[in-house]
Amino acid sequence: MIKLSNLSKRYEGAASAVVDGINMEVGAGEICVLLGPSGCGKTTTLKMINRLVRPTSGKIYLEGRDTDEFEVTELRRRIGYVIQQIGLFPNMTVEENICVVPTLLGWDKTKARRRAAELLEIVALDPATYLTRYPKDLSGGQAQRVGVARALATDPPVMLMDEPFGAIDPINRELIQDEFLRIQKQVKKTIMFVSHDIDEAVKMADKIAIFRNGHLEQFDSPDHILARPATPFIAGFVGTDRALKRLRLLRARDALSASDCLVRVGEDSTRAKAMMEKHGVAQIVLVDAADKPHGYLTIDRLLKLDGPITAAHALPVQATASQKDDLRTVVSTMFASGASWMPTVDDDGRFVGYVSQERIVDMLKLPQGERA
Ligand SMILES: Nc1ncnc2c1ncn2[C@@H]1O[C@H](COP(=O)(O)OP(=O)(O)OP(=O)(O)O)[C@@H](O)[C@H]1O
Repeated sequence: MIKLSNLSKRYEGAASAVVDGINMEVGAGEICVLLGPSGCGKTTTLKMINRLVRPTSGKIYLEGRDTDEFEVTELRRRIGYVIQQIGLFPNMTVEENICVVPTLLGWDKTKARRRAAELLEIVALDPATYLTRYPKDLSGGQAQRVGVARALATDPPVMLMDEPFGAIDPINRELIQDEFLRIQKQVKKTIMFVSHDIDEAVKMADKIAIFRNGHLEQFDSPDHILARPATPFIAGFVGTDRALKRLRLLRARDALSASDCLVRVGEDSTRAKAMMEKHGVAQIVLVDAADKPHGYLTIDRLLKLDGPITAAHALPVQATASQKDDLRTVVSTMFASGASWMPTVDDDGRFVGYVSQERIVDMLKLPQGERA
């Protein structure tokens, strides 16, 4: 979708290039986050894509076409742009702000206004309340959403975003990121955005591009970058807690084992023992008629039993995981409850398998895609 080929920028009189021979490709519908220390060339790279900065050499391809073939207006119609300070015009209402580009493109007023209302719905702002407001009467987060709505106005396939969430406090930032990912599921744009925040990149990106002194130091999926940092610089940049960061990328459902290792109330204890032997585990979950975990039995307890298992035989389960939980949440609950394993349930509370510390440690040995 977007391909940068040997892209470089050297300002006149400067001793070295600020962007030096960048090669990368971002697929349709992907989010690529540009990361790196201050001054390493992230913004310059972004601005070369929509020609706010002219490259010194190299090529940029959009949907397979050399962007040199596009008139600048045509290029910018295909590329939405969101900047940190949002850049809403203070003397215009939200509706007028969103309609700036459609108006420049000669859309009729009714069509542009309909689009503005539709976009506010997408970014979860009530059009009846917000279309007529001025930027000064919006919170930082609301202004950010209007900025995103404005960039989406002409439905460009590509969005460039320069630290879009940089000015928002950490709590609202998490909310806006979640909201943005929700919007992205709906609009499926190809997005390149600059960030300073490795956690934000890990959360949002399909691909992360780490820059250093104008060079692309590593370009890969978040899990690969965290599991296999290509250089000591990257390892330092992503942090010593990179194993913990990776836990956020995985869900309990990715780490399930022994999904059929369960026993129902009323079943015979010999069946439970056979199941545990088959899976080589020291405990088994007891489920009720609706397959919801009622408790668990250890091998010691089972060895003392003969005949059918009743609810009274089970020990209480300290904590369960939802299959949608990320593994950071799961590990946190395990630590808090002192458990080394937890039964995992689906949305209806039905048992779907075990998640264990052992399995999680095993998963962290290899990056996603290289696991069996
Ligand atoms: N018009 C210009 N003339 C000369 N040098 C420039 C110009 N614009 C930017 N630079 C330099 O280019 C380098 C890269 O800047 P750029 O804004 O791309 O960095 P960045 O990685 O986005 O940094 P930050 O994270 O601080 O925003 C910097 O050293 C900057 O001073």
